[in-house]
This record gives sequence, C-alpha cells and structure tokens, in this order.
Amino acid sequence: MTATIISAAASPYDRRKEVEEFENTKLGVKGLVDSGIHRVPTIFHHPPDSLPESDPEEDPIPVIDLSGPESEVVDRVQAAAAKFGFFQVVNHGVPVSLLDRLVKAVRGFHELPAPEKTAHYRRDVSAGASFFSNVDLFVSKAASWRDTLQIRLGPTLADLDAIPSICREEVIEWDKEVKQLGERLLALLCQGLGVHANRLKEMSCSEGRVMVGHYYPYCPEPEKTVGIACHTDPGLVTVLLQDQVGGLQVKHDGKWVNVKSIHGALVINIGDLLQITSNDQYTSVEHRVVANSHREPRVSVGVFFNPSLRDNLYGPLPELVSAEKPAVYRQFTYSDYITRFFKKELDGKSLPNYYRLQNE
Ligand SMILES: CC(C)(COP(=O)(O)OP(=O)(O)OC[C@H]1O[C@@H](n2cnc3c(N)ncnc32)[C@H](O)[C@@H]1OP(=O)(O)O)[C@@H](O)C(=O)NCCC(=O)NCCSC(=O)/C=C/c1ccc(O)cc1
Ligand SMILES: O=C(O)CCC(=O)C(=O)O
Ligand SMILES: [Fe+2]
Repeated sequence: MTATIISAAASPYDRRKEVEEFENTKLGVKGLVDSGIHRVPTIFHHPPDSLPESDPEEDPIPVIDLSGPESEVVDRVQAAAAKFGFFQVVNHGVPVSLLDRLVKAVRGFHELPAPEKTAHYRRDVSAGASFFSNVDLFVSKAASWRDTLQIRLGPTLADLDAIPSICREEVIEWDKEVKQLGERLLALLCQGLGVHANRLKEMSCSEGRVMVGHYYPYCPEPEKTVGIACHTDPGLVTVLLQDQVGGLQVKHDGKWVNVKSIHGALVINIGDLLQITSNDQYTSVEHRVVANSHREPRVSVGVFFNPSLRDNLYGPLPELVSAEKPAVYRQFTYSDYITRFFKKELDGKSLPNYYRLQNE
C-alpha cells in the first residue's frame, strides 16, 4: 500500500504521455470501455465548473414542418435562427428509413472488431475519411467521452476505398439527400435575411460538406467528463441526426436546455460563419453533449456546411450592411478562418470574436 503511494508521488501525472498512450491504442474511448475500466482516466476529467449540473427539463427549441406553406416556413426558420440558433425539422424530404440505416451503419463501424477499426485510425484527413477520438485531443485541456468517424462528402466525396465498407452505401445516399436539404435550408435562411435565395449557394456554401459519425460509449463516471465540450460550429449550418439516447444541450437565455430526440427529425444549427455573414441577424449558439450514462451507446451524425472557395473573402453580406446596421465583422478568407479554427481547442465563441470590429 505504502509502496503504491510512494511510486505515485515519485511519478507525477504526465498528461502528454497518457494522451499519447491513449492515441496509440487506436481504439478510442470505446476501446477503454471494452477493456473493462470502471473509472474515467484523468485525461478525460473536466474542471467541475465546466461540467453539466442537474439535467435541464424543458425543450423550447422550435420544431418546423418543412412541408408547410413556404412563407410560413421562411418566417419560422428566420425566427428560430435569430432567437435560438437551433431548430428541428420534420417532413424534410430525407427518407426516415435512410436515417435509421445511417445510424445503424455508423454504429456498425464503431462496433467493428478491433483490427478492422484500427486500420481506419488516423489524424491525416487527406484521403477524406478517418477514424479518431477527439478532434482536438492534442490541444484541449481535457478529452471528451466520444469517438468519431469523419468523412468528407464535398466538394468531392472521400476516396471510396477510404470509406469503411460497412457504411459506404448509406454515406453515399445520405450525401445526396443532405446536400439537397442543406441547399433548401440555405435558401430559406437567405430569404429570412431578405437576400436572394441563391446568395449563399453562389458563394459555394453548400459545397464543402464534412460528415462526422460520433459514437458516445457508456461512461462509468458521467459526472467527471462530457461527451462533447461546449462549443459552436465553425461553418454555416449543421444538419444533425441524433438517435434516441439524447444528451444534446443548447445554451438559451444563459441556461442549458435539452434538445429532445424526435425520431425522424433532424436538428439544424447556425454556425459561426453564418452568424458573421448575416451580420449578427442569426446566432451561432453554444452547445454540448453530456457524457452518456445509459448502457446503450449514443450515435449521432452531423454534416457541416462550409464554403469550398477558400481564397474568396467572407464577412457580412454587403446587402445587410447600412449606416443603421454597420458591419460587425471584417472580411477574411476561409483559409485564414479554418486555420485559426484548428489552432484553438473546442471552446465558446472565440472565432467570431476574433473577426469582430470594434464599432462602439
Ligand atoms: C470545418 C472543418 C474543420 C473543415 O471543413 P472544410 O473546410 O469543408 O474541409 P476540408 O476537407 O477542405 O479541410 C479544411 C482544412 O481542415 C483540415 N481538417 C479537416 N478536418 C480535420 C481534422 N479532423 N483534424 C485536423 N485537420 C482537419 C484539413 O486537413 C484542411 O487543412 P488544410 O488543407 O491544411 O487547410 C470540418 O472538417 C469540420 O467541421 N470538421 C469537424 C470538426 C468537428 O469535429 N467539429 C465538432 C465540433 S467543433 C470541434 O470539434 C473542434 C475541434 C477542434 C479541432 C482541432 C483543434 O485544434 C481545435 C478544435
Ligand atoms: O452529437 C451531437 O449531438 C452533437 C455533435 C456536435 O455538436 C458536433 O459534432 O459539432
Ligand atoms: Fe457542434
């Protein structure tokens, strides 16, 4: 007993080493759970003040029926994007059977036998498809309880060979559907701003599509960590499919609220680049996922819509800038923007704040 205490004191906690050891397993958080651990390792411990308290109950996030009258849909999307930065859509045109198959296929990937799965483990995303745990593992202060399969859908789909065969068919079908839905959402959001419906599409904003298939394994000590830390999404809009487990929370009026899972619905949220482009008419809102305390794993699939024209200038649309509403942000290239994104850990709204002009 004494010897253990002495050896612990003699070897102080070396975070970098433990992060590297975890990375080298190439099995992610699920690998830890499968190995039978009952405690959350220290590299995953978040400071108590950043951890979720008791579960919030209410869900005020609007649910919008996209098959309703067009002008009503525009008004509801506009109001939700301005007030909540989040909404759910139903009757969105994507077959619910495809959504179910996609969740199953992504889960199937994460539950592959170890050798098949580790073959996909890489940080280099150049082939367009990679499996890793924690996109910001080497820059964050605390890791989170999830693994991710990331696949580039557009402007060109990842190399087919790089996409795990267990979900290839579903991913290809999903991209066709989600691209159409994304274009519709961008058009609705443009109309809500009073600009031409094709304005964002013409700026290539439906072209850069990145899919993440997250897997949140059961967490033995959910009070010590999170599934995904509080952050905003960097792109224009995100389309998110979540399964029935739940755990997604959104900040609204300074309080955390749950986003309830509705089978067949898709969650839509505004990213930092659309907040900037809309000159603050739409809001990109902080969200997080609590660590999964259910025996059942949680699966979600997000698609981030980004511009593909990287050297063009982005900033508030000139139509939205006037003497009464001066530009809130300066202009920048998407290359500059995304490089800055990868220099920081997953956090709150530091990206829009960086480009904010000091008007007052
Ligand atoms: C907006 C992204 C980052 C880029 O989209 P894109 O511009 O349409 O995609 P590209 O394929 O053209 O990649 C642009 C650049 O980003 C790089 N990149 C593309 N994914 C990756 C990748 N997972 N790893 C490290 N390089 C990459 C990619 O290599 C490329 O680098 P480069 O050619 O050198 O400019 C998109 O991949 C994306 O949203 N990915 C998902 C990120 C994600 O998991 N988001 C969840 C919430 S936000 C979050 O987790 C933030 C994490 C974070 C991560 C790292 C940090 O240092 C700090 C924070
Ligand atoms: O898994 C979720 O519900 C949310 C994931 C998320 O916020 C993200 O990938 O940016
Ligand atoms: Fe997000």
